[in-house]
Amino acid sequence: MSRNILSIAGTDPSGGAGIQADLKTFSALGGYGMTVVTALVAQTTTGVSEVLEVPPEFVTGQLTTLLDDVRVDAVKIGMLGSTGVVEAVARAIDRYRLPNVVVDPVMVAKSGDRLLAPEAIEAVRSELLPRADLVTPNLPEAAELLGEPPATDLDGMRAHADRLRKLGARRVLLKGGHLPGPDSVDLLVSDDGGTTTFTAERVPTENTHGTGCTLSSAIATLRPQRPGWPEAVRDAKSYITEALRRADDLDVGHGKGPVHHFHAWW
Ligand SMILES: Nc1ncnc2c1ncn2[C@@H]1O[C@H](COP(=O)(O)OP(=O)(O)OP(=O)(O)O)[C@@H](O)[C@H]1O
Ligand SMILES: Cc1ncc(COP(=O)(O)O)c(N)n1
Repeated sequence: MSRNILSIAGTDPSGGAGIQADLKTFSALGGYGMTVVTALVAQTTTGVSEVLEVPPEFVTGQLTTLLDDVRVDAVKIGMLGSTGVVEAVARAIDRYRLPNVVVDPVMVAKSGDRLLAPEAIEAVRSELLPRADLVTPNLPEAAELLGEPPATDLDGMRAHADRLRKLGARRVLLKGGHLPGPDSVDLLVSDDGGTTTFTAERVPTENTHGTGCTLSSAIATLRPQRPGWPEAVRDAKSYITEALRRADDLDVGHGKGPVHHFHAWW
């Protein structure tokens, strides 16, 4: 049986992040990919120049049109942009009882440009986290959601992940890509409070555009194909690490380029 995976996110014309990265990841890992667009973003490897938000009513229109027809096996939620869109997505999760909801709480692009209005952080905290089967913040995003300074080591990451679970997220994968060191370590706190770390050697590349989008999409795609969340995270981590290792094979733009989503194919 095919697995239908839905991305609810913004766009990236350069193809390395957002909806485009999500579709590539779904496809590379054996999912049938579908999309609901929340924002049109004029961006490339060097940064964001303009954002055109999709009105919340039209996000709802896309969701109901799709979900009245198609069974969804997992959902990846990325850039939402505004409070209204966060609320529209939360309503759809409830109405359609969407399974395997992975929330990547995208706030700021690697280039430093904001992708979520500051006043929408409260809606992500109160409307989205309690509906997430897994939330995948990086260190600054976890800090924003908690109103605390970013974690600086593994103990701090564990404390932040625990607190995010207390805000209602069923599971938390706190990504350590922003910490220095020879390894890039992510920490999963499961629904029973147990923790697992996932460690990969840090890849010496500048081409890291869309790593967060790719990891969360890989987890969503693999979850229905694996016995549990830790197995899905483990294999998604291997996928993003190999995509980073092969990123320099691509030749896309003048800034932080994309990772190689199809490293297993070409
Ligand atoms: N240079 C690297 N080498 C190996 N793994 C990395 C590297 N950079 C990031 N990762 C891994 O990539 C995944 C995404 O982590 P990161 O912390 O970069 O997320 P992010 O900041 O949300 O990404 P994005 O900037 O796309 O939003 C994590 O599994 C992280 O450990
Ligand atoms: C539409 C969209 N969603 C998410 C990101 C974050 O990815 P990155 O921080 O790697 O640029 C992005 N740049 N664009």
